[in-house]
Amino acid sequence: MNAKQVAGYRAAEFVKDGMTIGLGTGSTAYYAIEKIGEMVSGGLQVRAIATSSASEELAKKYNIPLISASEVDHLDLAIDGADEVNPQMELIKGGGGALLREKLVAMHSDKFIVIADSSKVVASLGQFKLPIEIVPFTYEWTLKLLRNRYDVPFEMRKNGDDLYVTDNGNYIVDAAFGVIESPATLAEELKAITGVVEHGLFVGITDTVIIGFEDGRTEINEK
Ligand SMILES: O=C[C@H](O)[C@H](O)[C@H](O)COP(=O)(O)O
Repeated sequence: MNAKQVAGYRAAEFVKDGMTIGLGTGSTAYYAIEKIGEMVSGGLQVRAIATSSASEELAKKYNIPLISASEVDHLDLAIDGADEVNPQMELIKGGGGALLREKLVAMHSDKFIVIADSSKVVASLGQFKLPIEIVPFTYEWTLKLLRNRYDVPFEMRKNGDDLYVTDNGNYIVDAAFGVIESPATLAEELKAITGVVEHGLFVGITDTVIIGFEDGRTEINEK
């Protein structure tokens, strides 16, 4: 079995009739959306907000009713993947560039469930390059500021020959921190830099982590 599918399908079981939910982005969230779509065709009533254009398209394909944030003041549940998850349920997200919308949706959900295969579980965050979303205006100066502040490799994310542009019209810098000793401290520092819109460190947001395995097992950790 596909471990991402195992985790995604298990998370879908948390979705109950009448809920307003957040749909994550990526190859693991794909399976949660697929399963929720099946449940909707079976009669489940939900309304959803997608965290990316890609997930929005997927939700439409599966006839999951989409709403805008102006229609609700919070979500009951959000389900999303991660690039890394540590034992404290802190995450690196944004490998697919959707970190800003993902964080907004997660922050406004009563429950935030992270789904992943076991390859995403790490002792310390930082092997995966940390995505940092920055505004295009004077991005070279923001990049310089980051380079002066942290002695680690920074790389502007590319899409072919062009700079990668997020769903929000911003750029992404990927930072190879190696080991992030204190995700909370780094998260605060990065947010304080003018030009940085958001970063992929999710600290103190996750309620539940569901790890899927190829033999069909899941491991569930709750806050
Ligand atoms: O921007 C992308 C998201 O943060 C994804 O949730 C993350 O990159 C994990 O994606 P995947 O499940 O495809 O590994």
